[in-house]
Amino acid sequence: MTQIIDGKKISAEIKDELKEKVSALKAEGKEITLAVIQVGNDPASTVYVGNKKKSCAYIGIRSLAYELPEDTTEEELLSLVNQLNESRDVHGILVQLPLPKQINEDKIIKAIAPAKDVDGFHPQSVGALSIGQPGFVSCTPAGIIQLLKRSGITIDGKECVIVGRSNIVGKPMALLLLRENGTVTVCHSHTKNLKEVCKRADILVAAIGKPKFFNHEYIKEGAVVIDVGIHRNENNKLCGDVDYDDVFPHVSAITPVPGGVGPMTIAMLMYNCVQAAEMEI
Ligand SMILES: Nc1nc(=O)c2c([nH]1)NC[C@@H]1CN(c3ccc(C(=O)N[C@@H](CCC(=O)O)C(=O)O)cc3)C=[N+]21
Ligand SMILES: [Mg+2]
Repeated sequence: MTQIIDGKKISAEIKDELKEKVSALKAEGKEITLAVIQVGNDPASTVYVGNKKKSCAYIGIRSLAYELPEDTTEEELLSLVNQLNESRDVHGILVQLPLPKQINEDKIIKAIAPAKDVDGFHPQSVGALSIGQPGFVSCTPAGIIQLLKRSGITIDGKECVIVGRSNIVGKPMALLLLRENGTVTVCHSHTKNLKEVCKRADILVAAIGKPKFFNHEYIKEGAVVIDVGIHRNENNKLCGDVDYDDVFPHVSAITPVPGGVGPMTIAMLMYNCVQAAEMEI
């Protein structure tokens, strides 16, 4: 029997836990605020930002939306980030990526105060994670750890193979699985014999960015498959990096798309916002 890892349900559980915590904080007089900045109006970004605002409303976090025009300059965005860094009323700052080409993303990420870096993208947050010190953790990989733990899947001692080495998913995923005592391999575009390497995995994290790339030839019988991909076809139907129907009979557990990793990313963003507010004196 294949277990479908229900990201929608698990994210709802986490959000309910956070909702309780937020009302307790409110009773002490603390109102949590997340500032969300979107530059331009990429339709996918608008969907994700909308989901973030909805989750904030559900949990009781105040969200401040900044919708800036596509032709915003780097200086203008930096000045908004600095203003939010200094605001005592703002606990978390999220700058939705990707940014238009005239803006250097690294420069913006570096400008966010690490104490408000709820995305966990700042070099200080990444550095802290890599040496096991407290700090914000990138939401997608943090959400994947929660999916595994709350589905009763052990990581300790397992062969974990990650396909993709982005700063936002692949690299922090490797560090988190390592922290849980997994044996971690990270694959990328130069990896030789990708199928063979993937076939070693007890836990496969697919983050290659190609629709339905992974079929059963990449899967060891009984593996756990986590699909980070999100692609939209002509008919607006979503799919992941994994050919779900093809691998389904071969796996012990798998995340669907939609309803797998995506909702967890948002739940962990909410978690980080609560952390940001709790850490503040
Ligand atoms: N600064 C920043 N932080 C991010 O965390 C960030 C970002 N930029 N840029 C884009 C990616 C992508 N991302 C997703 C969030 C929610 C879903 C999500 O809710 N997915 C739903 C489906 C949503 C739909 O219908 O499209 C699901 O998989 O079930 C997906 C992807 C956050 N990102
Ligand atoms: Mg996703």
